[in-house]
Amino acid sequence: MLELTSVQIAHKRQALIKPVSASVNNGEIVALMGPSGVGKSSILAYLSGSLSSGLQGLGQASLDGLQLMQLAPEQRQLGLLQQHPLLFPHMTVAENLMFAMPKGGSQTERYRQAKLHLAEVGLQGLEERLPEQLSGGQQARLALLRTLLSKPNALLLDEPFSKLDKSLRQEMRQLVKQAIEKANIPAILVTHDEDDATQLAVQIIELEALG
Ligand SMILES: Nc1ncnc2c1ncn2[C@@H]1O[C@H](COP(=O)(O)OP(=O)(O)OP(=O)(O)O)[C@@H](O)[C@H]1O
Repeated sequence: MLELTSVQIAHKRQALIKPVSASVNNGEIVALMGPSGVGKSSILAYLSGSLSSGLQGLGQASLDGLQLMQLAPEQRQLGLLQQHPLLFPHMTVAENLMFAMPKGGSQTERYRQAKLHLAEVGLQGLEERLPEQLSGGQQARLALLRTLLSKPNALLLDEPFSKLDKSLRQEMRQLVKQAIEKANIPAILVTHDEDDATQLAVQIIELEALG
């Protein structure tokens, strides 16, 4: 379970948004919505430890009982999925996946595993391509798979579908929802899209600016 307690984003010690509290159960998604610039992405950045240096995060967040803010960012085990898929451009599709897979086993066995995972999301046969040789939807599926293979304890989704066309968007929503249920981890989704929120989230939180 991921719990946020009175989380806020501040600039020069001045809080920018009303405090946000939420409990996100395993296998479920809570959506953060609100006007552009209110601080949605900054909340995810605070949770993952990558907040812009001019801003401060306030409040507590715990994941499975562990206080996130007491952990170094790399120890938080959070998976981040963004609008622009984070893939290594110089690595093939298979290499991108193998990089995220647990270490150990022979290279041949790891490659075989990577192929099986790719087939699970309909990317069979694309093992030797570079990310730039994939369509937007294929890149999105690869990025999701890569994030999940790193075995995160929670997922942070920052407008992950906004670059996709309508039918791909629908397909990715289903894939993400199923993946979160299967991995049984909590997820926070930042979106501008009402349909994303209503189709995926068990709760929608509207962020409100202060002042
Ligand atoms: N280094 C900084 N110093 C001061 N203010 C900043 C800094 N970085 C970001 N901000 C401000 O913090 C606010 C929150 O930005 P954030 O990207 O979290 O908003 P958002 O709700 O995700 O917006 P959008 O929906 O447009 O992506 C914005 O008003 C932005 O201008």
